[in-house]
Amino acid sequence: MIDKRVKNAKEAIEGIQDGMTLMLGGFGLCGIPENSINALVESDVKDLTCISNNAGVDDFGLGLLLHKRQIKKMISSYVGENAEFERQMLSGELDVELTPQGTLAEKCRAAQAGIPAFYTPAGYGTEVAEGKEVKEFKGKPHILEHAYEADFSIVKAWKGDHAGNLIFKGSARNFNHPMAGAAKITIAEVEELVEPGQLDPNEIHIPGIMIQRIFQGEKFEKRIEQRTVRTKE
Ligand SMILES: CC(=O)CC(=O)O
Repeated sequence: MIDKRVKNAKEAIEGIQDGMTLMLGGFGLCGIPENSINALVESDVKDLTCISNNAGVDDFGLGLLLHKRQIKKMISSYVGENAEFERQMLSGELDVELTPQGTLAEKCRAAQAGIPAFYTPAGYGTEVAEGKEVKEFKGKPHILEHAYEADFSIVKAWKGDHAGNLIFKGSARNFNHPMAGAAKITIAEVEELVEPGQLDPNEIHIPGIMIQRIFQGEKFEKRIEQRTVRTKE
């Protein structure tokens, strides 16, 4: 068995360099790889292209990287809730590629499965389809979408073992599942890291072969506070 443990988030993000493309799991503020994002903020790496369903809020998740201008381009499906994101996009400081949510998920899943491209009806007749090949299936036009090519994928899981096997909890599975194994290197941060053999094989969602680095993250009270504020709004 290969032991994929690294000491902490700082060690997990080693090798992430200026200009790289990252996938980051999560949906809303749920299932965000917060420890790794904090390590990226501290590392000062810049000009990143981030593939993530959304861009966090002003002071949590990817919002922290945006705040320090470390992101050059965001590829997302939903970009509300973040005033700094809006400011950077409207001023032209941030390049944004808006993608239908199902297409975003499938472009990750295709990368994970080694499928280079696929056809989808989503986005046909809109800006999303500009410059893309169109083909009819059952009389309906579809556009050709390509799998993402990312340098690192960073996911968050509930439990994991030293070999990288992962279990997600509830809706925090979200984009973490199709992003695991969809880049050259996948980092998994988990709430609880256990010995190999401790996870029930019937419950594993992502097999260790998809994961190169794993560590147990620290818990942040901030996340709980922010989630509560957002729910009340
Ligand atoms: C609606 C979404 O896609 C994500 C979010 O709630 O931030």
